[in-house]
Amino acid sequence: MRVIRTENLTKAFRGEVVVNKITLEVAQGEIFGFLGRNGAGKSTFINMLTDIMKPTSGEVYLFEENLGIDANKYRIGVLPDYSSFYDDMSAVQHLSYFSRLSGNKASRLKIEETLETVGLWEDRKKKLHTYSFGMKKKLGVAQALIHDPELLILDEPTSGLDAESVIHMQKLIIQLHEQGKTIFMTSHNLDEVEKICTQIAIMKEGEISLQGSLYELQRKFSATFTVRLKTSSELEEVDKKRLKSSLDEAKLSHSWDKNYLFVEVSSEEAIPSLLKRIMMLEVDIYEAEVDQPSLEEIFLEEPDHI
Ligand SMILES: Nc1ncnc2c1ncn2[C@@H]1O[C@H](COP(=O)(O)OP(=O)(O)OP(=O)(O)O)[C@@H](O)[C@H]1O
Repeated sequence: MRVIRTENLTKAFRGEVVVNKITLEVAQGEIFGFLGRNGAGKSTFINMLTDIMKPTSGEVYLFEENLGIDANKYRIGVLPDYSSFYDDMSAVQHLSYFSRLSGNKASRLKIEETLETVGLWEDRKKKLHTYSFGMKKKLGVAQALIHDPELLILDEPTSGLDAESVIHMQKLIIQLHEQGKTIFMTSHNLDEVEKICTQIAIMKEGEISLQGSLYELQRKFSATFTVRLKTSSELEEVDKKRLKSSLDEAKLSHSWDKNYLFVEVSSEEAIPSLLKRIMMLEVDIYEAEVDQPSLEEIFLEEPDHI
């Protein structure tokens, strides 16, 4: 099932288009990472998914129907880019108030469990005016989770958190995914998206410039695989020559850096035969690794040429 689908979703502010005809699908069970530079239009896109903003044109389908978020409010949990809280309430009081207001009052046990899940157990009774930005972010995630929704829409769930809390939040997202939830999240953290997201979309100037799994993005970005092989630091010249003539015979371009041999192959399927070819020469190989472009390299390159 497609839990989110947009069709030509567009938003313009005073005639300036910031989200331009985005057609996108998020399948159930994905951790979908939405990447983009500041001002690319990510929050505006999320705000249209969650009915905070009305699209200029286009459609949003949630769970295959275009009935809006209210019709699905217990199936979806949202962490917006900006949450506001009552300063005089504690986290427990806030979640109790919020859940009552949304018509599905959570039990005290559920509230405390949720606060423990996001790492706010010890601070659960403190007034929110004493909370840091990062603690408020965790409370926003707790609010998104309180009804145990199937789909989580999280705008920058880890920005503003300290390093330990970032790791905790990433583990939590993976854990929620393992429990069967679908997650749609924006992030500035490329390592995070590379590590945890099963699908990635890169937004650029209001449009999706690239989309797929990390593997698919890597393949679109780089047409070849580079296999890096570590040989003995005392490899004889004669062995280097034998390697060269064997690789030349197979028309495989290669280069050396000290005792590392780099060989370019056109597909993953070509890697086993390359390794067999080298083994036949009886040259000792200490390490073999396939160099993949990182998401950072893919993101920083202008994706227009892809
Ligand atoms: N209410 C608004 N009125 C006018 N312009 C707006 C409004 N909201 C957003 N914009 C503009 O739309 C563009 C996209 O903003 P948006 O917040 O969606 O980007 P973003 O990708 O989420 O950025 P960031 O990563 O910095 O949060 C920006 O140029 C922003 O100034």
